[in-house]
Amino acid sequence: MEYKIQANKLKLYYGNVLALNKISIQVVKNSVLALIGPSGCGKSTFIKTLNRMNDLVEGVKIEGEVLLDHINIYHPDTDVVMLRKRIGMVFQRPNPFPMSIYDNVAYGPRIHGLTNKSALNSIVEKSLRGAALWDEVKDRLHTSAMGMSGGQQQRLCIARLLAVEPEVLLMDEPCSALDPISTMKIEELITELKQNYTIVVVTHNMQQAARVSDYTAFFLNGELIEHDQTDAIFTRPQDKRTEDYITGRFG
Ligand SMILES: Nc1ncnc2c1ncn2[C@@H]1O[C@H](COP(=O)(O)OP(=O)(O)OP(=O)(O)O)[C@@H](O)[C@H]1O
Repeated sequence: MEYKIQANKLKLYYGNVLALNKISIQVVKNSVLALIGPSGCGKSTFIKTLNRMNDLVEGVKIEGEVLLDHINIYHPDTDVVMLRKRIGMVFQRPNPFPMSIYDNVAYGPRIHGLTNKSALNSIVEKSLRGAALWDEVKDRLHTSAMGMSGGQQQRLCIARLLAVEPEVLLMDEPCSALDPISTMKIEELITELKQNYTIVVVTHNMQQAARVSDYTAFFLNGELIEHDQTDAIFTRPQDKRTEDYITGRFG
């Protein structure tokens, strides 16, 4: 089994407050890992440590390491821009740029220096196809992304990531602002994307975790309580607290 990401004894403080306590976990390449746990347990904080998004938050202190392909991303020599190209992220609310659908997807490749029109065209098409959006938007590529539905906007945000050829996709509650049909489309997309990408997804929805993920990690009060194959977590949790959470007894 090949690990794409490994966190080793990762600790994160917001000022004096310990938000992640010695998290050690591995993410298997080309798998989907779901992060579950009650509000405030550290899921978002943890997922953001995987591409150093917390670096942007004042007063954050991080100890331990996160390895991407066995190299510590917290090493001072890490090129953070390149890291975020390799590990992209989508958020709870879709956040397309106020520009055309085409320009949203072409944005990343252009930033990275690509100007050739036909190369851009083909990246835009490939990325929109990869995000299961091409057929819906191919005749309106030059209209504003702001006119799309929420579900389409979220898939556009995924297409925008795919355009820079990432290796890992981080998704922080990607369906929380979406209706059930759009949610189903994103879930199907996650299942397709894992053939080519390693995916970590935060979700409050137990059914969603059970449907889309291969592995599930249960967090509580900044600690990783249990991490296993998803069917094991949902059918025979080892820790009482995991069982209480997944059966809806708290959170
Ligand atoms: N920027 C910040 N500054 C200080 N404390 C923070 C900050 N962000 C999060 N926290 C605290 O860290 C803890 C973990 O928060 P986090 O957002 O990671 O939890 P979560 O499990 O993702 O919650 P939710 O499911 O509600 O999104 C909480 O106690 C939260 O109040």
